[in-house]
Amino acid sequence: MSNDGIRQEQEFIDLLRARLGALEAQAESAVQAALGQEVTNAQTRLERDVRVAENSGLLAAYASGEHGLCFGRLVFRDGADHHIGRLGIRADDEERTPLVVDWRADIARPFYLATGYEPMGLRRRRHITTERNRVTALHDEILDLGDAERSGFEGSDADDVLLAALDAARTGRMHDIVQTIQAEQDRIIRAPHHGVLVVEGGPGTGKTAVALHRAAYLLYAQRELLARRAVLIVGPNPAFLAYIGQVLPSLGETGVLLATPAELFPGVRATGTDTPAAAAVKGAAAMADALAAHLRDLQALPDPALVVEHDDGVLILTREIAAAARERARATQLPHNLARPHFAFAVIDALTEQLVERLGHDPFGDENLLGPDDQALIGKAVAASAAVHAAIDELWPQLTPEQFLADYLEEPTHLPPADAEAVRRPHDSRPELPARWEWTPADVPLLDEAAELLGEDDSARRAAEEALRQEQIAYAQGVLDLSYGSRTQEFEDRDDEDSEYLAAHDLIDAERLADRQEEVDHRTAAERAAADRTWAFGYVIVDEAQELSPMAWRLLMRRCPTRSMTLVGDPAQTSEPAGCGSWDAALSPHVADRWQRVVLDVNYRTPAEIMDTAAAVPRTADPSFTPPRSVRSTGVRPWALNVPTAEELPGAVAKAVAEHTAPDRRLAVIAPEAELDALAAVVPEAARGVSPDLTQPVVLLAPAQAKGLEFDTVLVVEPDGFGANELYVALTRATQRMGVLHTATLPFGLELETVR
Ligand SMILES: Nc1ncnc2c1ncn2[C@@H]1O[C@H](COP(=O)(O)OP(=O)(O)OP(=O)(O)O)[C@@H](O)[C@H]1O
Repeated sequence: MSNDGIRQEQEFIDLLRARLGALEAQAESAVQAALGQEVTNAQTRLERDVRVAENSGLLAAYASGEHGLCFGRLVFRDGADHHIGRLGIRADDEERTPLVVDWRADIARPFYLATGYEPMGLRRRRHITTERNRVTALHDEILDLGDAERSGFEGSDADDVLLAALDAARTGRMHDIVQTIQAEQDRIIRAPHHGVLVVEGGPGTGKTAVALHRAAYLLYAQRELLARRAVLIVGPNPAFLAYIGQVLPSLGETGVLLATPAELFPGVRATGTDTPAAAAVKGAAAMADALAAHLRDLQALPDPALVVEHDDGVLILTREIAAAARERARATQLPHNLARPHFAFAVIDALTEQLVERLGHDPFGDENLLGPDDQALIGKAVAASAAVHAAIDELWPQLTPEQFLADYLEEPTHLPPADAEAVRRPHDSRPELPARWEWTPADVPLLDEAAELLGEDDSARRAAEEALRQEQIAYAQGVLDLSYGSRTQEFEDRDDEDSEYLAAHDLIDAERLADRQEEVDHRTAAERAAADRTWAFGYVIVDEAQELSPMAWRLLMRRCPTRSMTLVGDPAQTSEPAGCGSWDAALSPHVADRWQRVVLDVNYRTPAEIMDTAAAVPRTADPSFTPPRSVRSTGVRPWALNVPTAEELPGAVAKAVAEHTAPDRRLAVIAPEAELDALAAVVPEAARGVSPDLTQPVVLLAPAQAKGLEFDTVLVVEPDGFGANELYVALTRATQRMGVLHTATLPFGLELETVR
């Protein structure tokens, strides 16, 4: 009977694969046909692009179905019988009968939620385990206790499939969990809440997994909106983004931009580092006020008055003229660069009036001798004067965010003296600055703040676009001339009325050809969003949200005006100096109390033995601290090796790495930054760097890089060099084994079995 069950499911999956193959072929030829289609005008180009985009999206989704095409089956009491898979697939019949139901569809919910107590209409639930679409095991759960029928696949433990997934060797890439989403996780993934949802939970409670599956669910449930506006997922560092990067594509979803907070100002790569004190000051909300106040200082009044040389005599830009112009510009409430023309016009008007009064002065006290035309001419000359513009620049300079912030950091104002000292950067007069300045991650929200204060003057960009278009027309003209020239040479004899050999000139003029040459924007919304600072995302998900500073929250809130967000984090794992102390402090400036918090408290990653040890670290600060409950234990206790001297430490680590590396398993060495070079020298095979290749058997990481990651085995080196929260993170990264190598005494009351 057992073999029959497996064979039947295998036949069904084979049928699905065949259907998927046909759908793939269909989408592929639709892409080919669309690409080959002649584009004659904007309308046909748009149609072609839409067709290409739609079918390419389908192809990406179909590719995701290659594995785990079907992983579940629901048999309802009323006789309905549905297979569940990564994506929905319909038969090629008139009714387009569903063959397999997308895991995100409502009808699939009992797969995750039904219990014997609340069976949700189910008779039985089947987990289908496959390897490359070959059925390897079935697990049946009877939810209708009156049902006497048995398939032979009823396991005694319904958690077998989950435990097998948790025990599996790590690959260095996070995997989706659609086959084993737990009920408490499903409720969050499909939460109907529209505002800010905070998902809190200790290490390994599936926060990241839940956040990613929530993104996939929302992209399914609100496809139209989110395909247009895209979803932004923010994670703490490049290694983490590489680690989670495959989850959504494996679920067929690509309309997502993954970024670290430091990547959210297009055009700036933040490669520098701040001292903890500087990062804390730059991250604090007070920076926003300081920058705004500094900008107001730059809107200066002359003291004494500025003397402006002009062809028709000297102009005096008095404090009064500047004050009135400044008031007029500020009254517009526009950002600085956009208010600047208002300031400039007010100054030009006042100086023109000054000149007109002087030149047209009637010695007999009568009306001014200059007529309106003369006055207009004088006004034009003042407006065109380079000296007048230089004076305006001095009082109301046109600024880029980079220039503004670079100047500010050289001479920080409106901060307490100690804070100003912490963020001050030495003056650097290289001419390529600040474009080449090494910005730090904490500078990025400040650049964004500056961009908001300054406003985007896009006249230069528009002029550049127009220039580019003119270039394209000129280029197209060249192409036409060439083809016309070649026609006269090659086809002279055939140049009769009926010739089939049409040259480009016969069909198209230079401008239309330029349109064709123009790079068509095939980019997805996510790609366009990545290049646009002012993009408003449809949904934002922030992982390790406890690390964000108040200034970073300001930036993120600007990217999501609708405040449709899921934030996941664990305040106990905060390690950034400017990280949020509490959700309330982080969120109330933006959404008051309109946010909801849910808690996950089961640890799916770390075995109980390791978790018991790690919990000692937060407990030193908070004796009542309770870690999340581990879902499994391995019987293997974590260990410590006391190395007698610092010189011997690298050798001891190399030996431990050799001992604990196992085929198809991943091992991480997590050590204080200062130890990394020495360790890399003795473990040369280890991957390391800003974004190390986590798929390698051995990886070497600094504490901050380990955030959010997991490995089969973890070696924590010299824990004395870690901050408390960093150490808690490092100790909770292993799925199987963990060891600590140390020379100093173990900090935070860590108790471990000592090995030799
Ligand atoms: N329902 C599930 N089925 C299978 N695996 C799961 C499930 N939930 C969580 N996991 C696994 O548990 C591990 C930890 O999950 P995840 O990284 O999402 O936790 P986290 O709460 O973000 O952890 P941390 O805060 O420590 O980074 C991952 O390997 C994840 O795939």
